[in-house]
Amino acid sequence: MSSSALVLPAPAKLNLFLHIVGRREDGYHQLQTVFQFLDFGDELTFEAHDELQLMCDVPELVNNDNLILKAARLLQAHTGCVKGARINLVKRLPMGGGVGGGSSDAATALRGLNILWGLQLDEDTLAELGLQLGADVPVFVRGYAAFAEGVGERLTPVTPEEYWYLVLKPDCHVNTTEMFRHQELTRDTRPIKVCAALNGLHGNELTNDFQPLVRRLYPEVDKCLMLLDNSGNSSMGQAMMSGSGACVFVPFASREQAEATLAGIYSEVNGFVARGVNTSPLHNSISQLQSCVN
Ligand SMILES: C[C@@](CO)(OP(=O)(O)O)[C@H](O)COP(=O)(O)OP(=O)(O)OC[C@H]1O[C@@H](n2ccc(N)nc2=O)[C@H](O)[C@@H]1O
Ligand SMILES: Nc1ncnc2c1ncn2[C@@H]1O[C@H](COP(=O)(O)OP(=O)(O)O)[C@@H](O)[C@H]1O
Repeated sequence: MSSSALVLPAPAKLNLFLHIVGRREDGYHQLQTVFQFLDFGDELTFEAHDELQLMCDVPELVNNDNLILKAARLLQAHTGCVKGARINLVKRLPMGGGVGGGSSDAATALRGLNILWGLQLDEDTLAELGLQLGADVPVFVRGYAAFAEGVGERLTPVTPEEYWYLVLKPDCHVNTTEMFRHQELTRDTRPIKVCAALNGLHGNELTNDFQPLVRRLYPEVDKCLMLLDNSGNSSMGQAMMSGSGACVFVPFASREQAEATLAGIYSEVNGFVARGVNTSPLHNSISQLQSCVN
């Protein structure tokens, strides 16, 4: 890696609740959710290069459908830029885990290449390009915890408690498209206001509308939710699934409490502990870079 390489994080997200409140004519679903970031995720390194090249420690992710390459090609098409880049992805986030790994990688690619290629695109433009790549990309581009509506792109900044989370990774991948298409998915939850969303966080009234379906179809998810419910832990709220699954999470007041709970069930399931943060680690890294330049 050369000294001029740009290294940026691609953090995970959690959906602190997720309601499906309708379906658009094009089949996309209208959601209400609160996104919060984790201080844990993938890492991307960008270096100037003649061609566009992706490297990754997970070989099957090096293909033309990777959202990082799609983001790079979208930027080239939008700006006419003909520069290339060598991009290295360190993959830490579970795939098909509902913690937004692919979307976060795409957002970090948009932000990183905007800097590497000197494009000077503003945040609104990057978020609009991001939405073309996936409904979850805009929140990662904008980088603040948010109450999200529409397909996930209408964002109101919020500041939920920054708890420590124990995140369990059930031994299965859940396909988001299949879950959204499933005929037993409920799509008629009554819309709520942002203040009701914030007041209800970590209580019992706000849930994840994918959860009953996914836990029935995937016994691994059911097992993880039961493990957390029965662990006698000192959590600050109920165990819940993130996004369309499969990861499940539970909030704690301290890292020690989260780690102690993980230690008690570690022989049965994989997981990690990370802090919930209302400003994306990607944004902190970019702000630091900018303060070094100025
Ligand atoms: C469910 C959520 C909640 O945050 O997260 P994940 O479980 O993926 O992490 C997101 O809405 C997922 O967003 P994202 O993963 O970007 O989805 P996309 O690539 O845009 O869409 C994948 C497919 O899901 C369906 N889809 C997606 C978003 C949405 N609001 N309605 C939909 O019906 C569409 O069929 C689409 O073809
Ligand atoms: N950079 C990427 N990282 C992970 N998955 C990616 C990436 N680009 C495309 N994908 C595809 O997206 C699928 C799900 O993406 P991911 O974001 O990990 O899950 P989720 O949307 O459930 O959080 C993967 O199974 C993979 O086929």
